[in-house]
Amino acid sequence: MAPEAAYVPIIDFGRLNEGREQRSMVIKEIGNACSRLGFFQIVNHGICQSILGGALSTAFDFFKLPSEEKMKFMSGDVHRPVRYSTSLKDGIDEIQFWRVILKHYAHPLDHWIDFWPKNPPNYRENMGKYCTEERKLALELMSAITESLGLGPKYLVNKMDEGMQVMAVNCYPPCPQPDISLGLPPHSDYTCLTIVLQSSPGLEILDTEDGSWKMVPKMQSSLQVHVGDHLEVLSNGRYKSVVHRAILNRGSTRISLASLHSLGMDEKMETAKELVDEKNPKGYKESSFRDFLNFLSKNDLAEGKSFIDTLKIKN
Ligand SMILES: O=C(O)CCC(=O)C(=O)O
Ligand SMILES: [Fe+2]
Repeated sequence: MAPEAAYVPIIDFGRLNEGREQRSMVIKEIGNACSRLGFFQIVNHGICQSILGGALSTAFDFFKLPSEEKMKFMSGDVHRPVRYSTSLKDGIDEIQFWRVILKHYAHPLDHWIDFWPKNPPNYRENMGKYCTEERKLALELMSAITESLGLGPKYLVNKMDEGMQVMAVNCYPPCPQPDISLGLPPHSDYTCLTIVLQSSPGLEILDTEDGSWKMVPKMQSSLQVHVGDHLEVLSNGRYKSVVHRAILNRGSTRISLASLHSLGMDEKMETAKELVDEKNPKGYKESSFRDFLNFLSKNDLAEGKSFIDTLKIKN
């Protein structure tokens, strides 16, 4: 049975720059979405269709390459800045995971782009343009989000300027047994925020109100924004990182491009002291992107291990 569609707030991002009144309405909408669901879609985000389409099509072309070409990037080391891996393997409880992934660092672009695949020949150009646009958008979104928390639009600007961007290029091939398999196990992202572009539906989010999985509906040219663990930490739990998973289908390959944005590798994300008081004691330990990578190298997300759980302080 097809899962129920999620009610997902749709934010018209263009309104952020249409004067003070519009901006404050959008900031409020973003804040509500972050606290209710940890997830929203944005339209009118300013990234043109040719850049979105170019990034998706070069990603499809990459995964169609002969395997020896892709294997050049194969690594199980989560600390590598460019990494190809497959999880076409058995998981727990008979569930199989079915995903191929290319992950690479993307900011600063001129530092990392020479490490990216040279094939397909337009990969660097198309993905480079896309990553640059995604990063601009992520910085604007973070400003809006810190504003929505009452911390002001500049609260994290300097640290985000020095921050990391990782591009996860996910490929889910057609799966013969989609009912007993998953593309990606339930998880939340370690990031401040993640922006995702998908070629077709397949992303589900956990509705914490009733514990059910809901399908994110497809909207033309929209992008999905996930609140990540580090934003939950910053906000002292006012905003919750969204638990999500990717499901599969029998018929066609699905691609998703997840642009993961965080502070610098060793910069610790801390709870904003402005959001801590007697009624709301500090609920989280500080941590960095490197702390997450160290966690990931020792724990399997497919076994339900969760980074954010290791950060929670029991008050
Ligand atoms: O494929 C998707 O829609 C989700 C991808 C994702 O959650 C991730 O890369 O962290
Ligand atoms: Fe994710």
